[in-house]
Amino acid sequence: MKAVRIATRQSPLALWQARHVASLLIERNPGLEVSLVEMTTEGDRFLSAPLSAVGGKGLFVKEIEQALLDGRADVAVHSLKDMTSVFPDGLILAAVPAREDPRDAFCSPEGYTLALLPPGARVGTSSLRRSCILRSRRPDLEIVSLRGNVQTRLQKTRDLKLAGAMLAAAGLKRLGLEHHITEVVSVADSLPAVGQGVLAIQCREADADVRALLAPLEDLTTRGAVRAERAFLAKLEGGCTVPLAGHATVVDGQVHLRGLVGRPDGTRVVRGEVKGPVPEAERLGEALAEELLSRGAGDILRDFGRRDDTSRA
Ligand SMILES: NCc1[nH]cc(CCC(=O)O)c1CC(=O)O
Repeated sequence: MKAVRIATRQSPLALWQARHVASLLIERNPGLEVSLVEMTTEGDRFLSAPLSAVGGKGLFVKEIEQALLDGRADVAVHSLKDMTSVFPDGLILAAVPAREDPRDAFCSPEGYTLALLPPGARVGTSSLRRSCILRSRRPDLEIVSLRGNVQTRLQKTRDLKLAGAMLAAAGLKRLGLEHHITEVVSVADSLPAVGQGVLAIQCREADADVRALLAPLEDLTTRGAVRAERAFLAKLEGGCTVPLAGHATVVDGQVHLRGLVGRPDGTRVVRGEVKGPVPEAERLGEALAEELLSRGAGDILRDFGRRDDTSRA
C-alpha cells in the first residue's frame, strides 16, 4: 500500500484522533502517504438540540461510514463511544488501539470536587448516563444541558457560571486540557459509557490490504474489554434514549464487566457485574444485560427507551 485516506469529523478531538492514527501508521510504515478526509456530520449540524432528541449517537458516525462504503476514504477513525452496537454491512472494527483513561472527569472553574458541591449546585452535561448517575447520588443537583465540542463545553461552564461539568477524561487529555480537571471520578462512582476512551478504527471488510495495515494497531486487552461492553450494549439497544453504562477491564485473562441502566432522573438505577475468561467476553456481556433486564432494566427500557424507533416511523 502506498497511500491511505482517513475519514474524520472536523472537531478538534476528532482531528487529534485521526492524526494520532495517521502517525501510528506512518511510524510502522515509513513512506506511507496518509491523508485526512475531513467531513461535517449531521450530529455536528444539530449541536443545539439534545443528542437524544435529534436521533442519537449514530449521527456522528453514519456519514463517515458512507464515505468508506462509497470508496471516498479507506479508513475511518471514531470514538468508539459514539458508535451504535451494529455496523453497516461491509464495514468492520479493524483495530482498537490501547485504551486511554476511560473515566469521567469533573471540571470545576471554582475548584469543587463532587463531594464538596454545595446543595442545589448546577452541573453541566447532556449525557443521560452522567445526569442519571449524578442525580442518583445527589438529587439536589440541577443538571444543565451542555453540548458542543470539548472546548465549547468548558467555555459554557464558565459563561453559565456552573459549579462544574462532567466530561470524558480521555478527550481532555488528548487535547491537552487536563488542567481543567478538578476530579477524575472513579469507575465505581461514575460508570463510564461503553467504549469510552477507545478509538475505533474502521475499514471495509473486503479490503485485505488496509486490514493488514491496521492489524498491528490492535491492543488485545482493549479488544477483550470492548467485546464484552459491546455485547452488553447490543442486548440492551438503549441507543441514546436510556441512561446506560458499561465498562470492562481485563486482568490475567479475566474480564470484569460492570453495567448500569437507570431512569433519566436517577430515581431508579439497576447495576450489576460479571466476571469470566476473555474467550467468553460476548457471552458475559449478554448475560449481564439479561440479568439487568430481569432485575428492572426491562421496565426502564419500556418506559423510557426506543424513542428512536417511533421517531423513525
Ligand atoms: N460525546 C462525545 C465524545 N465522544 C468521545 C468523547 C471522549 C473521548 C472518548 O471517550 O474516547 C467525547 C467527549 C466527552 O464525552 O466528553
